[in-house]
Amino acid sequence: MRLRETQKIVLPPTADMHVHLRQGEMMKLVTPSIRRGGVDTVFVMPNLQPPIRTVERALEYKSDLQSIEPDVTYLMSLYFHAELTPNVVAEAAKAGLAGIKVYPQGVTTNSDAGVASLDGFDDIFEAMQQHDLVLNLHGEVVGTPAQGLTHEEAFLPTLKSIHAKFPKLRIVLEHCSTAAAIEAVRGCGPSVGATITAHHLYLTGDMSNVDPHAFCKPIPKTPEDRDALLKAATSGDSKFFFGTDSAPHPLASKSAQGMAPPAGVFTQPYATQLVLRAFEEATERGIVAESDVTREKLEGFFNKFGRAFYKLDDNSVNGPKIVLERKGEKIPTSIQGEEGLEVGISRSGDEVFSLRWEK
Ligand SMILES: O=C1C[C@@H](C(=O)O)NC(=O)N1
Repeated sequence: MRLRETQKIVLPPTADMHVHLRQGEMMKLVTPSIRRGGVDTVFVMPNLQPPIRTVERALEYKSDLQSIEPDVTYLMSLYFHAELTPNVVAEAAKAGLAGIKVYPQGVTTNSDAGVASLDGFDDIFEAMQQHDLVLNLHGEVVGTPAQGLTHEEAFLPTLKSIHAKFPKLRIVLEHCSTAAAIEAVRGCGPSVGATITAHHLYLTGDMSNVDPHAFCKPIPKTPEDRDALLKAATSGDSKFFFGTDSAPHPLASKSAQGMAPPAGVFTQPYATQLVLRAFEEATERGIVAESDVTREKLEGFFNKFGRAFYKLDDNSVNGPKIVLERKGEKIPTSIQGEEGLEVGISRSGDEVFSLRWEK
């Protein structure tokens, strides 16, 4: 597909398998923006304050989200913590939760209640494998990694060893940011997949270091790493599927003088559109061949691969469609909610496809 010249694309709805929808006023502001980005299914992160540690709380959170936006399917998760038991894992599976998310302690926003190491949790992994719950990994080590490795590269042996011990346990290495992570996931069996965000397809470390709105974890890396992600996302390999890791923070906290900005890039209202923009740029730079951006591959990355990994029904043929058309629409600076709440949107001012839904 010559993306640059394409005026209209019709696709099945996007599944966004990694979102932060928060709570309170932020949840009310962000949740209605899911469908604007062409998304009808989301895997919801549990790093609230306090984190979601019980099945009861996960189900309560799900019903809060449904009451704000009923036309989205919410896949819910628990927060992996030191007191998690195999019984809670069984209960979570029975209640239809989709996964359990690991945050290495101190690695990112609301990760203080995470675990310092993944040693000593084999009974939990065993129970997750038995009950077929997905293990979602924020794959970074905390502290200074050895031998000039990135925090993500230093985590990859942990991914490999959990996979070797529990080969049927479905694992997602979330928000891959390096060529090494892509290789590691490729080298694992079919039970291991990975999400790729929109923003890691266009940001690099030098941008992330100077712009608070581009600052996130994992930190975007080199142009070569970004290009490896672009190639994986357009490869048609079903191990790699979309998950925005869209992470809203109040504009005030992102721009506070003298303070380190909180990690997180907000892309939710333009989720699908921003990926298409990144693919377009990749074809212009010759990183991805125009012939590699086919409808089939777009459908795979946006819809089919993530849904298949989470064992959801195929809605790509009979379900509703999203229609993307070039109308000169530009991404606004922010979205605004009640009580002065405002969240900056990534790549504001850029021209993107306009999106509408078709039943
Ligand atoms: O893993 C994460 C968490 C997220 C957040 O803000 O919750 N922000 C990030 O940049 N990475």
